Amino acid sequence: MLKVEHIGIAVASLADAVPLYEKLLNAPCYKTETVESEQVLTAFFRQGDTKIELLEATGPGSPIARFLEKKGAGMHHIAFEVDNIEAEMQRLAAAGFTLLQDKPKPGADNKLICFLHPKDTSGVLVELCQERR
Ligand SMILES: CC[C@@H](C(=O)O)C(=O)SCCNC(=O)CCNC(=O)[C@H](O)C(C)(C)COP(=O)(O)OP(=O)(O)OC[C@H]1O[C@@H](n2cnc3c(N)ncnc32)[C@H](O)[C@@H]1OP(=O)(O)O
Ligand SMILES: [Co+2]
Repeated sequence: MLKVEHIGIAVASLADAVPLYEKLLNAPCYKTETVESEQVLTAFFRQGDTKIELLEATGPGSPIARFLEKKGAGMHHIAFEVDNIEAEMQRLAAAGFTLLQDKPKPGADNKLICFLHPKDTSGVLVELCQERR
């Protein structure tokens, strides 16, 4: 793992959360992007060497909609940048972690991503991400 690439935060409304985080961080949102496969609309902020990713659900089948229903708004996942996502997936599977995908899939901000089940990671949803080359 190279670094914490981003922290994902589930929000009910980006229209409310973006101005709030702009005020909190004293920095502008530099990008919004919809990721259809996850049914999410994201908004990104740079924070030093890492990023904050706000996530709003765009449909009832979104993992964010389910999370908001069960737990309410708040920290949703931590994403680690890796150099070789397939090698890291193999290493983690061999170490006994449950991968939520067989293959990396496209994420936001030009990344390939894969999630680990929170039951194996002390209740924290972990995302691996690698820059798409
Ligand atoms: C924008 C794209 C991308 C990026 O590029 O950065 C993203 O970040 S997308 C983010 C949204 N996508 C995902 O979260 C995909 C991965 N998540 C999943 O596959 C599912 O959400 C899940 C983690 C497998 C849970 O789904 P499911 O089993 O259907 O939901 P339950 O509500 O029944 O939860 C089971 C169990 O897991 C706990 N849980 C769920 N979400 C989280 C979470 N974010 N953090 C910690 N724990 C979580 C949930 O509380 C249940 O626990 P128990 O109640 O103890 O059984
Ligand atoms: Co993420």
